[in-house]
Amino acid sequence: MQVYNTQSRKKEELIPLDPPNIRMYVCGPTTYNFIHLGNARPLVFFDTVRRYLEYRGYKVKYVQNFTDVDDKIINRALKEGEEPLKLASRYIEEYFKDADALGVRRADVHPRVSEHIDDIIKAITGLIAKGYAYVVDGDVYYRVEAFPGYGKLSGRTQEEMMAGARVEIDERKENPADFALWKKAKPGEPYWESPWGKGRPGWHIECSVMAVKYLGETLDIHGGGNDLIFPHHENELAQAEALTGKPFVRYWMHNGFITVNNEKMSKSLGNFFLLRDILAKFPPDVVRFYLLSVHYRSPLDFDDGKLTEAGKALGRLKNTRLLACEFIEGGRELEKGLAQDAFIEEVKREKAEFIAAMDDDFNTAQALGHLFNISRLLNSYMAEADKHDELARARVREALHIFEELGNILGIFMEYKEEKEDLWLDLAGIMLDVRQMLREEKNFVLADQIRNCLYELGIVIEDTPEKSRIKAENAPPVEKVMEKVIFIRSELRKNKDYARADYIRDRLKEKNILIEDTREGARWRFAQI
Ligand SMILES: Nc1ncnc2c1ncn2[C@@H]1O[C@H](COP(=O)(O)OP(=O)(O)OP(=O)(O)O)[C@@H](O)[C@H]1O
Ligand SMILES: [Zn+2]
Repeated sequence: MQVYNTQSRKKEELIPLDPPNIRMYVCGPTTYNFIHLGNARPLVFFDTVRRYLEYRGYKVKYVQNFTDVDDKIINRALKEGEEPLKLASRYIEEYFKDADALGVRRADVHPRVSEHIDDIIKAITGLIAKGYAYVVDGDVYYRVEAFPGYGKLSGRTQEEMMAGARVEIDERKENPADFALWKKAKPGEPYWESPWGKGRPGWHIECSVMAVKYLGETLDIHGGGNDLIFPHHENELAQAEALTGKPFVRYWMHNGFITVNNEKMSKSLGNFFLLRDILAKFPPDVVRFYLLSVHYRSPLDFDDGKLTEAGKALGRLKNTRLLACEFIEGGRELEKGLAQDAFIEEVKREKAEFIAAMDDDFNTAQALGHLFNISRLLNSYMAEADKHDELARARVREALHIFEELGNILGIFMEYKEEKEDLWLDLAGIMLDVRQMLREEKNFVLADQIRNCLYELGIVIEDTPEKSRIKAENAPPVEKVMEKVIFIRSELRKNKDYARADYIRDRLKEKNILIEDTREGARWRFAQI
């Protein structure tokens, strides 16, 4: 497997320190707001990295921190009159709601800065003792000149880094590039006691300390967004290696930005779209599909239209999955090997290509292309094959199994109910369309029955010369609406109007609702997709 390493600026063979274990750390959010779509990119991408590494047989230990002590949190808390730690912890809860909704698996450990102050103080004490840090009036700074490797991750020279740091000249620092390990508390700020007085940790030290604590002195993978390469990760590296004398990270991985008008989407710039607002409009697997449809190192400019397109594209894959599920319904598993044929061979070739793409620095965009190829193969096979042929069903079953296995690595075949708030409206719309058809052919008895059904649900039809509209005071529960839809469909079937009954079935399928006709009557369920 090849992984692009930011530090060497090239792809390298992935060789973990202690195979099959992989120790992975990703910088999490500073929790003073809900997360935005930009923050969701590393979340979904590294979740996919983790799933794929596991698929390839690695045992991944994954740590993701929360920065719950920070200037931005304190400022926000002061403005809102809330305890900073309370505010941060509130947003951590909200973070989990969003991440869970996106199908992002929780990390093995989610350490918080506020719970590791003692470890941090110990680390800073160690750095001072070794000559890598110095105290000035209650502040502690890292002495970059003491660490010859400073700049090796970002590739910046000492001069460049000093030039960057000169913006905020601080006479008390030995070198403008020196950075804070400990900050003396200003009045009104939260603080902890330390050998240097009341204060709190700087931003960078937390990750070195928590990463080493939970994963050991050398990590296999350390990730985050591009913005973290300098100074955050450069500083993490300098701190950790100065302390342990060991290489801190074997592979540094950084994702490109989600941008808005080519500018990084960020909380501080204020040009962000909250993930939860996006999830109110688009299903979570569509958001995942969208984020994974571009290589993780490339920038991705946000626009609503692309999410809509992603929804359509993913819809094609899901439709294949649905058709294949239906095709094999009731079929038996055949003995291994019996199903082998050219079709299965081709599907397996696409699977191998999918794996090759993911092995090449997690090229999810290419991998998705191979999923589409499998989808096309399945569709054309099913179009030709006989649903009652046991062998054909076994082949579709095997291809579907591969299709799902690969889709699940990307997390794009999520199991959720289509619980859109306005699903009832879509269902009532289907009834309205059927009623219109019936009226056109002067079947007023059934047309009126539909009107009555809707009326019982609290839905009123307003007929205008051009078209009919529906109105309801309150949204009726989907279950109740479905009862009526099923009833109307059974009336149609009683009248031997199978074409219209099938029309309803097809329209429901578009809404992820499957109808099954049994001897006791029709049953419905949400497609498990
Ligand atoms: N626009 C973006 N695109 C991709 N990744 C991002 C983007 N913004 C932030 N990230 C990543 O999200 C994670 C959490 O970042 P953080 O909480 O600092 O977000 P932020 O919006 O950049 O915040 P701030 O505006 O306060 O700097 C980090 O790994 C960061 O690199
Ligand atoms: Zn970090």
